Amino acid sequence: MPANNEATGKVALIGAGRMGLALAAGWLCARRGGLDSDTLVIVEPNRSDELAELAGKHGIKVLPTLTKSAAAGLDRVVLAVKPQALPALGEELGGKLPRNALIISILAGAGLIGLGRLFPGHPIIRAMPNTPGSIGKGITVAISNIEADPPHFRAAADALLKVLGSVEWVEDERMMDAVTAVSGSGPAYVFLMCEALARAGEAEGLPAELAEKLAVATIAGAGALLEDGHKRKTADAAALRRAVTSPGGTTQAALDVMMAGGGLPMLVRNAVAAAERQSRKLGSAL
Ligand SMILES: NC(=O)C1=CN([C@@H]2O[C@H](COP(=O)(O)OP(=O)(O)OC[C@H]3O[C@@H](n4cnc5c(N)ncnc54)[C@H](OP(=O)(O)O)[C@@H]3O)[C@@H](O)[C@H]2O)C=CC1
Ligand SMILES: O=C(O)[C@@H]1CCC=N1
Repeated sequence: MPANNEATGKVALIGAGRMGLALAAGWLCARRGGLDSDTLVIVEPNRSDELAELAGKHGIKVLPTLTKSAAAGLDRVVLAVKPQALPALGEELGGKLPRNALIISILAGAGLIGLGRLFPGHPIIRAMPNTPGSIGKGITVAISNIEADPPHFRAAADALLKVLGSVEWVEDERMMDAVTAVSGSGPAYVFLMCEALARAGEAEGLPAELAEKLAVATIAGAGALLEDGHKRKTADAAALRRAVTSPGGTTQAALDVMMAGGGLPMLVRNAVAAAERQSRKLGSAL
């Protein structure tokens, strides 16, 4: 059964860029999301081709700004603009939203207190999804403010966020910057690894097309194996790494390079710390 049926009321998506579009596509999928032209309105000043196609296919209204009439009766409002656009958005939406509308923000850095200043008295959920959500393979971490403590608010947010994949709830907001650095930004680290692996294959004499095919298949296959081992509790990442690494073999030669002087683990540690700091910095500017 669709997770977002009519009983749960109207939803507005504010910002239909990369993440907003992924959410809207999930909600409009009859099997996964169950929203339709009566229950979803999209607010986005820039109509990309993808947005025009999605909205056209489902007859969804796309407005450049949220009008009072579109705001009336809204039950959930999902904010998916860049953090830098939030203050102006707060002014734009101020006073238009129904008093008890649930605000769900996916903005990096934007904390519950700052969001509460922009949307006083509203139940608010801060969530951090990631781009694999566009194919239902994402993970989202979420936390609610006191006003959104009653379980029906979490259930209403869950229904929207689950179209992207699994949802984890935390109680300590300080974790959200680390979550952003690990799983929010994390797909980019893996894609960089894929690019680097393909380029390295080329440098070793492989045709570009084959090198890319090998890198993509290796990362996708390793990811699937890792997920399977994790789900069945048969092998974790370290065990799977050891299974590839024959003593005195080729993998050991490569890993020795990757581990030298702190190596890749230290680089990843520093990179994640930088992302975590940047998330806090984005939040403190709001
Ligand atoms: N991309 C990712 O991997 C992830 C992103 N996030 C968070 O999601 C949010 C969106 O990111 P992303 O989708 O990548 O960004 P995008 O820039 O792709 O999308 C944001 C969209 O919002 C539009 N917009 C700006 N102001 C308004 C407004 N007042 N009303 C309606 N729409 C507006 C933008 O238009 P314009 O271009 O004209 O400004 C743009 O199309 C960010 O806050 C980010 O931190 C969270 C998890 C993962
Ligand atoms: O780079 C960013 O700021 C956003 C948040 C997490 C992923 N993309």
